[in-house]
Order: sequence, then structure tokens, then C-alpha cells
Amino acid sequence: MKVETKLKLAAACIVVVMSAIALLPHFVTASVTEVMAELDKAIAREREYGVLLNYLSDAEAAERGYVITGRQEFLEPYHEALAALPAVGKALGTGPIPAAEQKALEDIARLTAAKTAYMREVVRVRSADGAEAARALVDTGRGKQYMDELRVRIGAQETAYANYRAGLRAQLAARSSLAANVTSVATAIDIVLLILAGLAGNRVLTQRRKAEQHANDISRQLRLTADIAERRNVQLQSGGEMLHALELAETLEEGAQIVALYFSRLLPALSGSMYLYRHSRDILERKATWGQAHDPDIIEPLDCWALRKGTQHFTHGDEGTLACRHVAESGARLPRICVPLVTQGNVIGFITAEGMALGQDDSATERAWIMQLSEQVALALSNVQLRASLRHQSVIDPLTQLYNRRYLDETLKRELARAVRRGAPLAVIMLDLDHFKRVNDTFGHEAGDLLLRHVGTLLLQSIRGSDVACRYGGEELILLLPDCSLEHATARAGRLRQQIRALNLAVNKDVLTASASFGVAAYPVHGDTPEALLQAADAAMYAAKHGGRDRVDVAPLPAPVPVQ
Ligand SMILES: Nc1nc2c(ncn2[C@@H]2O[C@H](COP(=O)(O)OP(=O)(O)OP(=O)(O)O)[C@@H](O)[C@H]2O)c(=O)[nH]1
Repeated sequence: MKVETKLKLAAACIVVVMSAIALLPHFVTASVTEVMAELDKAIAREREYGVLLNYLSDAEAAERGYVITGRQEFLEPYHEALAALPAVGKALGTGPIPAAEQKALEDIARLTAAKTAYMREVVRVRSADGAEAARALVDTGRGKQYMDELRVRIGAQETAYANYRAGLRAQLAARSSLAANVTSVATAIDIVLLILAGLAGNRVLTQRRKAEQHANDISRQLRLTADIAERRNVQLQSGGEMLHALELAETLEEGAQIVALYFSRLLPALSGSMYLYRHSRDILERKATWGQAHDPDIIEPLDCWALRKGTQHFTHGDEGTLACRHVAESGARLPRICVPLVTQGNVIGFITAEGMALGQDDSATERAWIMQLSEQVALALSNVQLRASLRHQSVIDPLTQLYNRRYLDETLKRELARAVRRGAPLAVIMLDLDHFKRVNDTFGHEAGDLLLRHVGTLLLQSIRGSDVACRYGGEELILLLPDCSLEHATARAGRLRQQIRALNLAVNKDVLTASASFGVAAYPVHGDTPEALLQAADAAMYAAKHGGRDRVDVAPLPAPVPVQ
């Protein structure tokens, strides 16, 4: 049976028992009233019998007094008694009378009638015939006989009624006691039922509380699952965005910036860094950092257990765990994971992250997510590297490592547009090695290549980060100098000329020296198109050749356009 059904049953029982207890006084009162009425009736009848006997005794005493004295006043009680007796007899004869009493009552009535008739006879004789005659009648003993028989019969009735009364009183006491006992038992049952109902109610409440708790737990779990799904969704979306951005990245630096940006979104609770091997592969440089990480800029491959093992390395941050040497003191006690960035069996670096949750599920999910991301990042970065290398090859002259003509054409156009937009100067230095044919012819083609390589290196070492050095063709080189005025460019060309002049290259047992002729032009002085600038610089360079070589010539100012 269900607890709630039991509870309802107990409640119904309580109502029934309490109603019974409420009705009990009514039944007890009715029963007691009934016994009391019976008792009153018995008392009344007992009294009637007593009254009858008293009247008869009074009448008899008065009759005897009159017989002895002859005085009429002695007869007053006699007359009173005789006048009252019919009423008493009538009272005794009315109402439902038990058969045994009925019989006794008839005998008493008969004897009463005989006694009163005898007394009347005695009074009449005394009054008419005198005392002697009356005494003779009395002496017959009939009167005494009637009276004795009446006393016996009336006394028997009185005794019967006295016994009956005692029985009724005992009955009354028994009923009261029964009522009290029944009330006590009912109250006890009531209390037991109340306790049971209380216990059942308590159980129902406990069960209900448990059910509520369970429902709350399930709802919390569902919310948690929904949150995780939502977070996972956002993560997947952001992860997809990151990979897309990495596909478009042109350089590793740009790729690293993208990784730092998206890792801070994808793993907001964590801090970390991404390290990539240098070309030399002897050290790794920190290329990206997110969160509160305080990782060193440079580390050695043996500083990281993930790089040593070739697989992920996770530590709880407890003492005694195998911590990597690159972990800063401040982060040593945090849980940390290092994951190598591997692509096509080649390790290009690693990602390190700290501060993950240590709850079993969360931690495992987070670590799996970091490993998945690292795998994707490794592949994407290797593609960036590949693209950068291809791009490099397509714009870099392999002999001198200077940009090629194609790159110069693109860059000159772009830089000129920028200079025009910003109102800043842009200078072009064109230089051509002097008598280069002779170098080839005298020292061989390899010597000519060697000289070109050295001049290329010299150019790369002497320019600023924003400058562009190109091999325009053969032994003809160009420097593009944004934000550089004609004067400064001329001075730079002069210094370069001296540096080339100072070259001493050992070729076999000979020493190879070189010189170059420079032509300088600049925006806005010599024009605002790439063609105009290049032509002006070229013209100046030829002027330097014709002027004796190993010199710097500035392009002449263009002739003013005649005003029409
Ligand atoms: N070794 C080598 N020689 C090259 C290369 N490119 C062009 N040359 C040579 O450079 C020489 C250029 O000679 P020219 O144009 O006559 O000029 P020059 O000998 O430098 O004389 P001026 O420019 O008048 O001083 C040619 O012999 C080309 O073959 C190269 O990549 N390597």
C-alpha cells in the first residue's frame, strides 16, 4: 500500500474514532438517564408502598384509640387515612407492572379492602354498641391478622424495590465505568493513530523532499549538460574561426597572434604560451601568450618533458610531480599540460597551459580539448610556414637573398601610394656594380656570384626594417626607402658606395675588390609614379657611370611643365 493511501486511511480512522468519542457522552448520558428514571420509578413505588403501610397503620392506631376512649377526635387520622388510601392504591395500580408484583398488588388491594372494611365495622360497633362490643370484635384478632399479612406483603415489595434499586445503582456505576474505559481506549487509539499519521506524514514529506531533491539534481545536471554543450558549441565555432584565420595568415608571427587571441577565448580559465623552434632548432621562442602566463621568452628543448617524451605531459602541480624546467616558480603549483606541436612527424614547438580544473571529468575534457586544438594548430602553422616559404621563394632572389623585381614592382606601387596618402617622402637608390663583366671574365662566374652575394648581404645589413632591398636584374640593385628624403637617401648611397669600395674578397689567391655607381631619385621631387621614379633613378645611375663610375648621382629635377 502506498504511504499516501496509508496516510488517508489513518486520517479516516482518526475522524471515526474522534466522532465516536464525541458521541460517547450522549450514549452514556442516555443510558444513565434511563437507569436513573428506572431508579426514580423504583423509589417512587417503594415510597408508595411505605405510604400505604403508614396510612393503614395510622388508621389502625386511630381505630384502637377510639375503641378505648370513644372520643371522636381520635378518629381524625383514621378518616384521613381512609380518604387517602384509594388514591394510593390507584397510584400503585397504574403503569406497567411486572406480573409478580401485579399478583402481590392484588393481594395487598384485597387485604387493604378487608382491613378497611373490618376497621369500619369496629368503629361502627363502638359507636353503636359501645366499648365492650367493639373490644370483643377486636379480640377476634382478624384486624391484626389483616394487618400482619399486609405488613408482610408490603414489606416484601419494599424489600424487592430496595434490591432493585441497589441493582440499578450497580448498573449505573458499571455503565459509567464502561464509558470511562471506552473513552480511555478510544483516546489511546486516537493517540496511536495520530502518531502513525504523523510518522506516515513525515515519511511522505521526507519522500517528497527526496523526490524534490532528485528533481533538482536532474535539472541541475541538465543545465550543466546544456551549459557544456553550449560551451562546446562556442568552442567549436571559435576553433573553426581560429583555423580559418590561420589559413589566411601570411607569416608565423601573424599565426602566433591568432593563436594567442583565440586560445584566450577558447580556454578563458587557463593561461599559457606557444613556443616554436627557431630555424637552428637549438632553442624555442615564445611566440604567443594568453591569460596570466609568466613563461620565459626562450627555452631549450630539454626544458620541457613533452618535447623530451614526444607526447603530452600533465602535472597536478603537487610536490613530487615531474615539473618542466621552463615552468616559472609562480606557476609551479598549478595543474599544467604541455603538448608538442607535431605535424607529419615533425615537432615544430609546443603549447603549455596552466590552471585547468582538477575535477575528473572537467580536467580530462579540458586536456582532450587542448590536445585536439594543439594538433589542429600544429597543422595550420606548418601550412603557414609552407605558404610563407613558397611566398618567400617567389619574391626572393636565391643568390643574393634580396627581393626580386616582381616584388619591387608590387612594393614600389604600394609604398608610393602610401607616401602620397601620408604626404611623406619616398626615395629610390639604384646601383650597378662597375665593370662586372670584367670580374666574371677575370675571376670566373662564381667569383661574380660571390661578389653579388656579399653586396646583397651588405645592403640587407645597412637598411632599416621598413626599407626594401631588391635585385632588379643582373648586377643592378635597387633600394626603396620609405619616409626618406632625397638628401638622406643621397647620404645613404654615399655610405654604401664607400662600404662596397671597402670590400676585399679573397678569390683563390687574388683579392677581389668592387665599386658601384648610384643614381638617387625621390618622391615627390622626381615624380609621383613608379615609372617616373625608376626612370629618374636609372638616368641618374647612368649619369654616374658616364661620369666615371664609383660615384653617386642625384637625378636632375624634371623640367617644369610649361603653363599654357
Ligand atoms: N656572375 C654573374 N654575372 C652576372 C649575373 N647577372 C649578370 N651578370 C653579368 O654581369 C655583366 C654585366 O655587364 P655589363 O652590362 O656589360 O656591364 P659592366 O661590365 O658591369 O660594366 P658597367 O656596368 O658599364 O660598369 C654581364 O657579363 C652579365 O653576364 C649573375 O647573376 N652572376
